[in-house]
Amino acid sequence: MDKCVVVITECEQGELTLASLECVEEGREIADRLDAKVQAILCGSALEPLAGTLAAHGADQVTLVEHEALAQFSADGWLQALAPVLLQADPVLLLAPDSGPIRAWLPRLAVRWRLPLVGCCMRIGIVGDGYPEVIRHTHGGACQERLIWPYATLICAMLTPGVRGVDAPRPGRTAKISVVHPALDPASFRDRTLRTLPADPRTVALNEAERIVSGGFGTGGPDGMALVKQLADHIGAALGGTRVAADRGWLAAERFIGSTGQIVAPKLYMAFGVSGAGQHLSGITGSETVIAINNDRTAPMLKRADLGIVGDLHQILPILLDKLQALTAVNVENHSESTAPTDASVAHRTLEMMP
Ligand SMILES: Cc1cc2nc3c(=O)[nH]c(=O)nc-3n(C[C@H](O)[C@H](O)[C@H](O)COP(=O)(O)OP(=O)(O)OC[C@H]3O[C@@H](n4cnc5c(N)ncnc54)[C@H](O)[C@@H]3O)c2cc1C
Repeated sequence: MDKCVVVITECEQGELTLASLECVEEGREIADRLDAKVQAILCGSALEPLAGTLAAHGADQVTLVEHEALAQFSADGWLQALAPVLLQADPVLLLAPDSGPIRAWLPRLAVRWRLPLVGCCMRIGIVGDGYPEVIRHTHGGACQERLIWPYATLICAMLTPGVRGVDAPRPGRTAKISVVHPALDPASFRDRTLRTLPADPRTVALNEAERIVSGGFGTGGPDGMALVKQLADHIGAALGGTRVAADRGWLAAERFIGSTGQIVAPKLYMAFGVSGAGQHLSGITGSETVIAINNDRTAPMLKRADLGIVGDLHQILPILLDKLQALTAVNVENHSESTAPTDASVAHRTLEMMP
């Protein structure tokens, strides 16, 4: 039987998560070095349309584990459904996104099978005769540790989302697709997902935020940071910042971004008074569109930005907030109550209208 790297993937609202695609691509690289195949496993219901995407990102084989009881996440359900599939796959390495749902069931399987399990992984390498080497940050990011288990036949590694990024898919790539219908006993699931609430941008984990507005030392203190937060609230974005801002207490410690903080990959990243030090920039590499506001035209943050504005944020932010408020008011007036859009959608549109 061919050696295989198994990648557990996840979907949300009918779409594969970016973290899953990152894992498939990481698995592809490792498999190439081990002369192995990549088997992507996806659990849920009505999954067939997603198989092509997994192939396009590097899977050789896609196993869809389907059951109507798996339409909503249940740690017990995932464990019951996936354990036999994994046993049969007999992988040399098991990769999965370091996500909440995976953390709810994979550690239980690792304990049951006495497997090494490691979270917060940045990269996986191969050393010696083909041992997987896990690289991850420790001591608040000041150090890196490299972990090898020379006597383990299999290790489970959970990759931090947003670190690797996702390459363009290769549309012509195909994979062998198989569908497994496990015999499950839903009555025995001790946990069930009743409903999924939309993420609140004020509290969402930064690595899952679609929009982030960040403040740095240039905000000048809590008052400046409060203005940045006002903008974040207005456009439905999460508040982030630099380590310097967090160290000074202007921002919660878990909200600073960078190599020693959060690694983020939003669609929109706005930076106010952030110089763009290497340690900060390495936390935003996966961001799609970056807008930077800085009064120093030589700031590295402006070089990284798709749109750079040279100026004083204390002048620019109030004008921006006024304009957004005025546009929101116009939009609200123009729409009847029944068709009134949410604050977030208004903000989204107004943002698109910005030059
Ligand atoms: C081991 C180690 C790990 C680190 N890890 C991280 C990390 O994970 N994340 C991180 O962020 N940092 C990290 N740092 C710190 C990092 O090196 C920088 O010092 C930090 O990112 C700088 O923060 P800043 O941009 O807020 O401040 P500054 O570098 O002081 O920059 C402030 C910027 O604001 C601009 N500015 C000032 N006034 C205004 C104004 N009125 N309007 C517009 N712009 C203005 C200035 O021109 C300047 O560019 C780490 C450092 C070390 C040594």
